[in-house]
Amino acid sequence: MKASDCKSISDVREQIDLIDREVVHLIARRFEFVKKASDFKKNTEEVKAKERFNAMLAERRLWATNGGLNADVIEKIFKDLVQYFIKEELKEFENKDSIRANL
Ligand SMILES: C=C(O[C@@H]1C=C(C(=O)O)C=C[C@H]1O)C(=O)O
Repeated sequence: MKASDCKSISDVREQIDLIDREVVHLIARRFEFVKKASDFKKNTEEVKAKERFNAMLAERRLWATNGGLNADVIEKIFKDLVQYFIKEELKEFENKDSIRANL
């Protein structure tokens, strides 16, 4: 449904809820890839991948601007999200590391 097809506020909210549910589902799917990334890393610096982190934020700023969104706001969302994921990836990496150490 397009925004212009909405006939009431409940139509609007129904679509917003659907979209947000998809967004959360996509974030959960993204999380699976982030955890997998730890398989290809040798140390915690590689897990944090500062260069990739900065390059990603710059790219998402461009995507935001191209989509008519505020680049600072979108960057902040991704910064918070990726910082959360880095913590989770570090946990994943350390778990695998301790399994490797006990082999
Ligand atoms: C997934 C990676 O590891 C970390 C998490 C990232 C993310 O959530 O997109 C990006 C870079 C790293 O900070 C990666 O190196 O690609």
